[in-house]
Amino acid sequence: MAQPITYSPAYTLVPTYECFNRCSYCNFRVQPGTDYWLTLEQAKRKLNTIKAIEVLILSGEVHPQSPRRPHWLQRIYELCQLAIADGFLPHTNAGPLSFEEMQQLREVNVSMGLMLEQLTPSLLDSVHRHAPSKYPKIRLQQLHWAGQLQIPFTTGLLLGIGETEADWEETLVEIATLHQQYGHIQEVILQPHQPGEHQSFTGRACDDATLLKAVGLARRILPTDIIIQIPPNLVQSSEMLIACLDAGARDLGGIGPLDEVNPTYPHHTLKTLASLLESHSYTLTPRLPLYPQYDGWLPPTLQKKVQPWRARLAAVGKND
Ligand SMILES: O=c1nc2n(C[C@H](O)[C@H](O)[C@H](O)CO)c3cc(O)ccc3cc-2c(=O)[nH]1
Ligand SMILES: C[C@H]1O[C@@H](n2cnc3c(N)ncnc32)[C@H](O)[C@@H]1O
Ligand code: MET
Ligand code: SF4
Repeated sequence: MAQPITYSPAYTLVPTYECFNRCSYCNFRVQPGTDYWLTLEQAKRKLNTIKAIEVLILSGEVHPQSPRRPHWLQRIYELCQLAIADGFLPHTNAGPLSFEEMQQLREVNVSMGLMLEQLTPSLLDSVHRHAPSKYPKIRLQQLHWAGQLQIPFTTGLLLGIGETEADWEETLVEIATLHQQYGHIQEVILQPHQPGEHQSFTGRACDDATLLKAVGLARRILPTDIIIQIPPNLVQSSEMLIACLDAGARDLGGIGPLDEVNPTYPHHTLKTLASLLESHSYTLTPRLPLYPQYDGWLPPTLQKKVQPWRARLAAVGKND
């Protein structure tokens, strides 16, 4: 039987592009005060037009001490509620949250995420010089809290931002250790840095050969129940995409109309991806934003929303 390669049929909602961090590779952020926040009415209109399972809530960040922070969190909470009411399954990555904020969002998310990027503190002198949220200790704390709160979690490494291969290893070993402690890391994204139109970082793109090497290393270091995810629109050639699958990547992440982080790199159509995979004995297969072994971690109200989707995917699978 062909090896399934999963993806999440997803639509991204952006509560705000404003962000108090200035990661120099970012093409997403705008200066605080220059952006209107997404209203519930606008979000509702968008959700009415889409076909997806996951709603990915991806946000710029309001400073933890800002008086606007509670309002920002409330808006994210309500966007998740809206997505659930419309039958979608939310996954939020809004940067580092306090324990209480995570506890709150846990009620309305089937999984959550935060990239570790890289643990090496050396990046605080370069790409993360003006990004207090990217302190490795803050991000690690977040992953511990997610474990304590039993939140199915997605994390990952951003590759090609000035780190070394030894840095990859350190970050991957730490993820493996966290997972041994809590069992909550469902997938690890290996995200190759790709330059966009707004960033100030002048480093080159992370090339395919580098990504392939990282996939191999991750597969050797991470426990086998952690799925390795790579974004197909950021891989430069189809041969290399297949090589990454051969090296152990098993998931293509959220695929939807627009990659909000890297809008200059459109996704291939599902048809193109499916036929490419088919010709190499892989089968493109939709999945939910949480893996089945975590269903029991969810509040009962969310479990009820997940069950019909599981049934639908199972029925589709049987028709193949
Ligand atoms: O379409 C995207 N999805 C991104 N996703 C979503 C991801 O592809 C899927 O939604 C998750 O796999 C949900 O299971 C992220 C999720 C995270 O938790 C952390 C970072 C990312 C980054 C991206 C991204 O750059 N583009
Ligand atoms: C949401 C995630 O998107 C990633 N991210 C941010 N900017 C870029 C870029 N230019 N290329 C690739 N990934 C990027 C970071 O890893 C962040 O955590
Ligand atoms: N601001 C968050 C982070 O960097 C998520 C969106 S990044 C485009 O972690
Ligand atoms: S990558 Fe995330 S934290 Fe960094 S500037 Fe962009 S939106 Fe803000």
